Amino acid sequence: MLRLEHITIKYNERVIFRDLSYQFQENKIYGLIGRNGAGKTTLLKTIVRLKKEEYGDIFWGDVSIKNKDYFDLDATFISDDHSFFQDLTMYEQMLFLCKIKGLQKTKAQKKIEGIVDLFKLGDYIDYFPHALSRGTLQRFGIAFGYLRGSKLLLLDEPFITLDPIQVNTLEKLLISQKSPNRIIVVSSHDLDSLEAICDEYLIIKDKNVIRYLPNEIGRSTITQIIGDSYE
Ligand SMILES: Nc1ncnc2c1ncn2[C@@H]1O[C@H](COP(=O)(O)OP(=O)(O)OP(=O)(O)O)[C@@H](O)[C@H]1O
Repeated sequence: MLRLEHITIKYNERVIFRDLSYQFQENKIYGLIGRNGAGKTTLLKTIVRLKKEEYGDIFWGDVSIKNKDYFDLDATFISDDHSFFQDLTMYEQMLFLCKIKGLQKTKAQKKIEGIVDLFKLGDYIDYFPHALSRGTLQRFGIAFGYLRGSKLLLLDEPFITLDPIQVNTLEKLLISQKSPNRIIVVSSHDLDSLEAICDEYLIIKDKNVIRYLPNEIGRSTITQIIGDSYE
């Protein structure tokens, strides 16, 4: 279980979340919904300690992760802001990640092969990042996150730039990644995809979140809640 306890998140004096408490459970996919600028990325970054809250605490199980950093956590944050090494091919970068994780070379090659197959990236593994389209880079970003494999998987706008086939593949993949050891949170404006994969919605309103079950809230109500949160 991941517990946010009374957290307040600010940029300088500007409050993005105030006194937010929430419990995320394993074996669930959460959909984070909110208007542009509501704080979706900020909240995800706070959870994985890429941004630090001003007040409150975050617990993973019984342990506070307030003073931890991203790389201390068994967590993967996937955003569309991919930072790849420009002078390594995509295959070399995957191999490099496996090496950091301590995976032996033949095992790493096998694992990469499986993931490349899954995401249909075989045609692109010898490319350098600058030669890839945005959608293909996004797929590589997700494949890298998948390669890392973590108990906490946070995805920021994962469906953006993907074609409909890849959207479908990713939806299925995320559902297959649900496990009693893993919490998945997906921020997105793509309500169709969220409806297809989520167990719970968290809608950002008034610098806090409101929880809904997907079957108890329709698209028009979601739009109305989001619309009401414009100042
Ligand atoms: N580094 C920063 N410094 C100052 N303000 C920031 C910073 N990053 C984000 N903000 C502000 O915090 C607010 C929340 O931003 P955030 O990126 O979390 O929103 P979002 O819900 O992910 O938006 P979108 O749907 O447009 O991606 C915005 O008003 C944004 O301008």
